Amino acid sequence: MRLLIVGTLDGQLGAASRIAMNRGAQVTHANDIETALSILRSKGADLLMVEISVDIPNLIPRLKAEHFALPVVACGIGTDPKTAAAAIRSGAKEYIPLPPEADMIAAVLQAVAEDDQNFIYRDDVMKNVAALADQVAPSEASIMITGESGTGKEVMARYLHGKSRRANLPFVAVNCAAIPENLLESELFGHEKGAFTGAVAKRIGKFEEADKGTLLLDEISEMDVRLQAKLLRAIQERQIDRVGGSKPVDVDIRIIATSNRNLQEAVKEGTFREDLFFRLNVVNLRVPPLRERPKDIEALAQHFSDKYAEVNQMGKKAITKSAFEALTHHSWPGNVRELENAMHRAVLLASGDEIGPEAIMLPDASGNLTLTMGGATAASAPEMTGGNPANLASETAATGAWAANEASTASPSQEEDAQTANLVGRTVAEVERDLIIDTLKHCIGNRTHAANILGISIRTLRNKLNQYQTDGINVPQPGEGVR
Ligand SMILES: Nc1ncnc2c1ncn2[C@@H]1O[C@H](COP(=O)(O)OP(=O)(O)OP(=O)(O)O)[C@@H](O)[C@H]1O
Repeated sequence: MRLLIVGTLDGQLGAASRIAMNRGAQVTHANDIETALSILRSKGADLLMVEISVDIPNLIPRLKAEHFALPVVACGIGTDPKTAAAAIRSGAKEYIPLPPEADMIAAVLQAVAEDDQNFIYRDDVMKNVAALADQVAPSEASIMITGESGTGKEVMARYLHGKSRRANLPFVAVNCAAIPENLLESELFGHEKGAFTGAVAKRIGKFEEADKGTLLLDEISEMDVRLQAKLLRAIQERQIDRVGGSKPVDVDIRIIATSNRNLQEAVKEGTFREDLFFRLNVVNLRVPPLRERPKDIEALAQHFSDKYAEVNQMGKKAITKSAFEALTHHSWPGNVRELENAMHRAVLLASGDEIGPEAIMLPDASGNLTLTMGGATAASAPEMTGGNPANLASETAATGAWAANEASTASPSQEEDAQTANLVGRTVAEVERDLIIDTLKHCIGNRTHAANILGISIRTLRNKLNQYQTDGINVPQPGEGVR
């Protein structure tokens, strides 16, 4: 784990560094944003710990502009929720109060490491894929991982790296589809200062950053044919040329590539080089769609439910049998990513210490959120309907399924019935509105996070919020709400 600390941490830099190093992290330090960016350009890092007085709202877009995809954790004196909320609003993943507590820092480092490591499976289909992965991981062979979007190809790549001889060396991922074509070359191979407009400083590319470790080329099918030629040369000769550079640089990396398109088809169509395909496809691992591994649905649902209960500081919730049935009946076109979102929503929706079918909302064919009850689709979300906002608000307070948990002596199935009964008589638009507002509160008003959890686009979310505001409903603003 490479930790880069930015700022002096209010005099706590030494203490925080020692704690992190004792936990096995390699720590570097930058006083300001410019130095931090220059370290990222020359060495890279896995986690940024940034003092609150550093201009985080300025840092985050600069990281994005240079495609540094790494988590940022803010640190500051005290536990004022407003400070923490402001840091998270500007894009930090967590807020750590100073002086640093060993346990807190250890927990953050572990969470980042775990994000890298969690590979959950229980189904025999996936056990076979994992067995093949275990067999090929220690070799130096290039591996091509194929599978539909959201099946866990990147998770599999990290698993392979973790089981390889390079496990303690860098794992660097590049999403070839997410980076504009004209920038991908310098992203991969780096550039010299002044190589092109905007190349204000020398920067190493992902190949050099991953030196001695593993480089994941995600969505390789999206790479332009001209760049494919340069990639082939880098793999064959184990040398790269920085853009604008005058001499080649040696690199020692193992390549893992992923694709959710059929690359053999792409070869036939002439959009993917055959020689590169053979170089990368020494071993092919196909990650099956989630619908083909029902036992994984159960294991992953419980895993995500525990994860999001912890993230939202709630007690862990067991998933009822009928909720499992609803989950296993769904076809999961978005695979594990869709299940993760559904379980995050379910944790927020479930009112007791169990997740019943009433908490499972799945998108229907047109993308609207749909309530499932007892494994069957109960109603599909319509467009906003009118209604008296004041009445609706008081009705929600009185009967909403997500009101404060009440102590209950009812059996789990009675509780489920009671929760479902609470929904009966309300329109789906009302239920949807409460879900949206509640989710927004949990995300302290962050629209992007809320839209992700809800499984709707940010544009749809904004339109709905505008409508609620027009209807006189109080919509949480960024920084408002519970977490
Ligand atoms: N077996 C698994 N165990 C735990 N989490 C998983 C597993 N598979 C996928 N996930 C989670 O599901 C989400 C999607 O996984 P991932 O990004 O690896 O999919 P992908 O196939 O690479 O998707 P895409 O093709 O869209 O890039 C991630 O949040 C990941 O952590």
